[in-house]
Amino acid sequence: MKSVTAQDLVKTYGTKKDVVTALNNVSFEVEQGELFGIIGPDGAGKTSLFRILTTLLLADSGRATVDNLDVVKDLKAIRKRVGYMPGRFSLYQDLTVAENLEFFATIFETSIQENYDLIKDIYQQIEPFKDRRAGKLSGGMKQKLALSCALIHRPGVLFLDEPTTGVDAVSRKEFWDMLKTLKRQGITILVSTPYMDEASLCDRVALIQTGNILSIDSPAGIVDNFKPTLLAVRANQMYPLLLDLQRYEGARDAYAFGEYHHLVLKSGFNEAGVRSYLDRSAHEGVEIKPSRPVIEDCFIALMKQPTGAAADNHQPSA
Ligand SMILES: Nc1ncnc2c1ncn2[C@@H]1O[C@H](COP(=O)(O)OP(=O)(O)OP(=O)(O)O)[C@@H](O)[C@H]1O
Repeated sequence: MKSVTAQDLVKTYGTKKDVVTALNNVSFEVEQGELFGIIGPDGAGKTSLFRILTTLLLADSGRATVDNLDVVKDLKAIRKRVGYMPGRFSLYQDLTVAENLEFFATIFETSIQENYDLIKDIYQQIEPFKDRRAGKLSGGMKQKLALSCALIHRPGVLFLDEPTTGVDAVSRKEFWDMLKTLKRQGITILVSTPYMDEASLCDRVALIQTGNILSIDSPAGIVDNFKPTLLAVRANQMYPLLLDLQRYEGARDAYAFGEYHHLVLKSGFNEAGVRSYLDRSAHEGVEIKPSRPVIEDCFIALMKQPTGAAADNHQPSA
């Protein structure tokens, strides 16, 4: 069963003279119980999309449903069924941890006790601080409280907008573990993130850039679709090396990637060719090795495809 559908959603801001297209014909479907990632950099359109799906913003055109309810016509029913954790901290800073949770339970006409089993594992981690004002919590604790508040009315669909932005690596890991537990309880989860490494934690992901969906697939499927030869290359002087790699006739693309540069080859070129090309230059300490693409490589490659080609990568849901 489809839990969320978006069909040709368009959202623009501003006037005709100065128009920003936040979403450009965005379409996708999320199955019930799926953990679906919307992955893209700042300004890609993630927040606009989530606000439309949670009935807080109207699209210019297109259609969307949540639990088979229309986001425009059935907004009240949808609001009861979704949990939304906005990107920016949404809690009441002057209320304590416990008061925040009570507040969200009350506006959804429920009680903490009624749904405690759902939030127990998460809330227990912040319960020792239940009398502390939310504004005085650490980033990771705020995130857990915000998630508890978004869950307190037992939503069927959870929308999490960049929940791990600005959170330390340990808290990020803990957060994704919590999402896996929630998924096991049958909750459909849509989560947006600018962190490409979080893609592998989702069942499927949509890669989004300036309002266009570049690809929708499982993380493994996205990586499998990356066909060219990818090499990791380093030398003592990394910046001149990058410039030379970008000038190489066999380079489809070359970019800095951690301790190495990634070199994507055009068809017909190979590692030996790169080696002899670099041998003709003054680089010292050259190391070249085949590399397995990760989501970030795929994202970079898709971003550079013509828009039509990117649209061809849309895949129906599983
Ligand atoms: N109220 C607004 N008025 C004008 N432009 C806006 C408005 N809200 C968003 N935008 C623009 O729409 C585009 C998409 O923004 P959106 O916030 O949806 O993306 P995002 O992926 O969530 O990025 P971020 O994480 O930076 O918020 C951006 O270019 C943004 O500047």
